[in-house]
Amino acid sequence: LGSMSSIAISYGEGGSVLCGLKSDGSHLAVCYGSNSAILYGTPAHFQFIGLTGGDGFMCGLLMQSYQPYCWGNSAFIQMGVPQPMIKGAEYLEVSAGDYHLCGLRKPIVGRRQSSNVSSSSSLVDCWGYNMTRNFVFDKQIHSLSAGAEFNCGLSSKDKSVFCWGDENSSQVISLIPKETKFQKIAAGGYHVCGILDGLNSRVLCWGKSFEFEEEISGTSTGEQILNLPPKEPLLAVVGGKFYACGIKRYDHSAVCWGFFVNRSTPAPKGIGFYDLAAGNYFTCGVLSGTSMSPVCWGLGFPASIPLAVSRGLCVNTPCPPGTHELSNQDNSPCKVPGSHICVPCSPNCPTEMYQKSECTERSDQVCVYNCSSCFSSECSSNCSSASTNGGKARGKFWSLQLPIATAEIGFALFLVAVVSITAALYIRYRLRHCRCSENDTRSSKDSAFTKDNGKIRPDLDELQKRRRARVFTYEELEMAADGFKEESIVGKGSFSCVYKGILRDGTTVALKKAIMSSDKQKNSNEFRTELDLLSRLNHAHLLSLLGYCEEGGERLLVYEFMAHGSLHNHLHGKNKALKEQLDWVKRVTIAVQAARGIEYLHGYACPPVIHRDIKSSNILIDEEHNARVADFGLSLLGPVDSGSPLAELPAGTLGYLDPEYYRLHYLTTKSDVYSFGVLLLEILSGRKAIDMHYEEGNIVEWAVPLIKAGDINALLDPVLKHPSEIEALKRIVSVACKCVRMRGKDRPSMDKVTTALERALAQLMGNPSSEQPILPTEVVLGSSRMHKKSWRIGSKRSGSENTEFRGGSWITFPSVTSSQRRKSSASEEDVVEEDEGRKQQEVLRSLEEEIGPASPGQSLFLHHNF
Ligand SMILES: Nc1ncnc2c1ncn2[C@@H]1O[C@H](COP(=O)(O)OP(=O)(O)OP(=O)(O)O)[C@@H](O)[C@H]1O
Repeated sequence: LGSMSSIAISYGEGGSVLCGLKSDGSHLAVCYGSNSAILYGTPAHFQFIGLTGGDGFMCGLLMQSYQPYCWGNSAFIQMGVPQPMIKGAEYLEVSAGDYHLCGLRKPIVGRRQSSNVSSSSSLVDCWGYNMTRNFVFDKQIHSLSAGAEFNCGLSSKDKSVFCWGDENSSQVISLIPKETKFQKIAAGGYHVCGILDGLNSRVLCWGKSFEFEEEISGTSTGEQILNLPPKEPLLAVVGGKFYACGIKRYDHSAVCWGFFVNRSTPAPKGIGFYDLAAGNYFTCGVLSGTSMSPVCWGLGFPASIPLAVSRGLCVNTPCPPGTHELSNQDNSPCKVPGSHICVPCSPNCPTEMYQKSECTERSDQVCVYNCSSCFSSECSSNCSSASTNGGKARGKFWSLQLPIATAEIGFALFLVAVVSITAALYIRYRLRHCRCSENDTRSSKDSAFTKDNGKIRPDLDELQKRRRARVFTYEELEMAADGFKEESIVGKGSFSCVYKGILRDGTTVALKKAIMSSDKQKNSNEFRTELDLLSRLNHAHLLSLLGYCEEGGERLLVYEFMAHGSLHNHLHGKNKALKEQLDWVKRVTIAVQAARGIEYLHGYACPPVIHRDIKSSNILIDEEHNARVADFGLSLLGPVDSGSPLAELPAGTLGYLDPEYYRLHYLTTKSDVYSFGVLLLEILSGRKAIDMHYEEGNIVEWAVPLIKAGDINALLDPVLKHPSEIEALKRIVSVACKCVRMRGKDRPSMDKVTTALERALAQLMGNPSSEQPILPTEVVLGSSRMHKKSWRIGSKRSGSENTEFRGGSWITFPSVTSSQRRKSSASEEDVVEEDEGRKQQEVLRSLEEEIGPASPGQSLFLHHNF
């Protein structure tokens, strides 16, 4: 977001990353954070003029060619030099939004200038979602700044702002202040802030990000989560998703305003900054001083940032007022002759000092102590060192001060330790004991489909929801699926037909059309459950809902299209080659990814979501062979405490159904664990969950005795050769066996299952220690999937329709990654290491006793897929 700078942030599902130009003047980029695609994709030898980051990707302006170069992952922008690229085009600056990048072209002079582009025009080329175009503006542009899905330019001549792009989500175009001049602008997610031209340098913001003001001030919580813009003069401004931050001219400290999601940390006080960069929910700044270290605040920023970054961009134009060139003694980092870095002038001299010389273009102001009015130790020591007997005095001074300083430092360290330990214990407690707030629980009782009562709960989840689940018209979808012809069908479920479609903007989607069965109520319930749940859930390994349509009795859900269909198709489809292609690493990777999706449902949503229909036909595989858990038609919100089960009539698919749930109607998250265990056995053996070709039709009845007898060879899919690391598969076999234990409380939780599977995968891939995933979780599991274009509040009409289907915010998502959460439960032993024997016997005994067909009298609606 925002403008090009020497530091930039990438954010989004792939993890947050801060990149900066190295402090050694090499103009090479260095990145730190958790998005592996960006970290490993950072070019080692390209020199950049500046950087800019978007959702999942980072771009820099190459020093040699003046062309943009991007790395990381984006479904909308080609990584490397974005394409299409006009031959020989050179850019002055680039700026990235969520899913797009724009570059301001260097003016073309001489013969090459095209007849329809005058010398007072500017060319801006953009790439990405809804933006890939060459724009011509009839004004000279001083600077560019990109918002989530729009861009703004600051005109050189009249210093006015103009914006283009998506107006619906932000309204930044219609709200541009008229006849107002700006020095600088910074676009954020859904707003723009500009520093006014003139002496007072105040900031002025407009757009939709701050629209929640009324609701928040009307709440009785008293939480200060909406700050108004500061009144004091600013030197710089950057925009986050729903907020902005600036550097105060007076003391270079950072100040932030706008809308802050719960749990955000505030901007540090009393510290000065050279430069800031904003991601969606956090900001990083480069500390003034010699360390050049970045510091971040907000929510979801990289945990620690050891890199020092360059203090600014190298420019070959004079430094503007209020800034000065970095002097040579500061090791001016620009290697290009004639260029330099401009840094802001220091603020007014501190007390006890007076200004000896002013800040000029070449050097900062100089402040010296006024020795006639000293009262601080620094001043005294400074002044006394200037006097002839300064050495003695200083020695005496330090002999008095040293013990006090040591005691103070010791006390401060003690305090820091106490606070850190308390915070760590508290976080751990919260993670282990997911408790929904009273608000959450209360609203969960409300119908999820009644209109909002006007109160907006200002949390991250609510904000994200507002910009998802687009409403489509039936006509639009009918056109996309070519009239819902037979040829467009990619799959059929019990209550729906799935079609492949192509939307007007070229996005390939899957359209799930409800089959109008006699049980209209049931259809409707499942449709609404799926719609409601999916528009709230957000994870790389859960299938994303893009939108829906409910018109005249027709109900359709629009999903991302999964190019490789379902796991069931791969394992049991007619095409045998598909099964063989699914080697052990691919199978285990799919298992890990599916486990992570389910783990998210159980562990990070509050109250937990129980899927109830985990099976191989609900594990879909995307273009990059990443697995996604799909089909939330049967999902239920579980009890917060997994010890208190829901009494629900069983639903699910035979073969995967938890016997405890099936028999006793005892539903907890452990029911999904059982189904997942069946899925693991299916992946390992290549046989269906129910297969009447076998003596034991049920896979659990067949596999567990084999496992118990230690006959792994008989279990493993004969289509594949045994891997050299057979131990890894043994681990998984053991996990599967535990998952299908008869009693839910004897089964491991999904986070333990995921950890065990990740270790097995690491081992399978030849990582000798196998205590850690072979790659960071995000790499093993990461997909380049984006939460596309955040199907924003499209037209005004669709916006209102959206709200109609939004329930209360009773699912909250703690901002921890799976690996963090699992680390926090370090005391949990690896499920694989547990003593197996006695319990397995118990499992077997109970299996024999318990597994059997449902009694006809039970009012179940079981459906199956074999
Ligand atoms: N997003 C998608 N992209 C590509 N194919 C899909 C997508 N969603 C579903 N399919 C295909 O359509 C099939 C039917 O999906 P659907 O979710 O309607 O039913 P199911 O889960 O297989 O069965 P049931 O509804 O009985 O549980 C899937 O098995 C899969 O092959």
